[in-house]
Amino acid sequence: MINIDITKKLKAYAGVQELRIKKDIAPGSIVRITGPSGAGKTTLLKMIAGLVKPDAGIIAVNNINWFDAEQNIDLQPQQRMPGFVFQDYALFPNMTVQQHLEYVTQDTEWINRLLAIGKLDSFTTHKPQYLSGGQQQRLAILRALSIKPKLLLMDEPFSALDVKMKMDLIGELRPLFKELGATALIVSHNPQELDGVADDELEIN
Ligand SMILES: Nc1ncnc2c1ncn2[C@@H]1O[C@H](COP(=O)(O)OP(=O)(O)OP(=O)(O)O)[C@@H](O)[C@H]1O
Repeated sequence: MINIDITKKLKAYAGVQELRIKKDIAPGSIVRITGPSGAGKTTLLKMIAGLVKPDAGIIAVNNINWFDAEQNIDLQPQQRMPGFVFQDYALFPNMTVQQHLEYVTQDTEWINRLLAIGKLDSFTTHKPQYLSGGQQQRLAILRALSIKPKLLLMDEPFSALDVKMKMDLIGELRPLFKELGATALIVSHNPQELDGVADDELEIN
């Protein structure tokens, strides 16, 4: 179970806006996070990952406090280790597809399986610069999965994919999440994108 009860003052266009989030998330669920641009969706994912600090409140994962303002607990990102798909991919310009995954895991069987799922098996020697936007995005997803995370934080992870590629990939990811016992929080701009896939919803206003 993931318990989130936090507040954070955001630097907003019209001054300061307060982001308040209170949500309990069941283990193994797929949660679609929606809300207008600038509402704080990315900031929420970063607060869960330990990359941005909330002003107040608690983030607990399986009864372990990852963040607790009152008790001054704030686990390092390396101690939390979620799989994170950044909105801008955050790939390494000098690493090939294969190296991106080998940097994280030595499990070649797992790497090969991921490459097949992301349809990148014929691009293993390519650096990001020589990949299409959709291929780069799929690499970002595969890299997040390479650590076999129990928690996946995905920021608009399908935005650069065509409809067929997106549907194929979602169809493959769903059973994979189950197999890993992973909980996935997925920010999505497209309201229909995860219909029939998401088990839960978090709307940020
Ligand atoms: N570390 C931070 N501290 C305070 N404010 C922040 C921080 N990071 C971002 N912000 C502000 O929070 C607001 C929300 O940003 P965020 O990227 O979380 O929105 P979003 O909902 O993901 O938007 P989009 O859908 O456009 O990607 C912005 O106004 C931004 O300037």
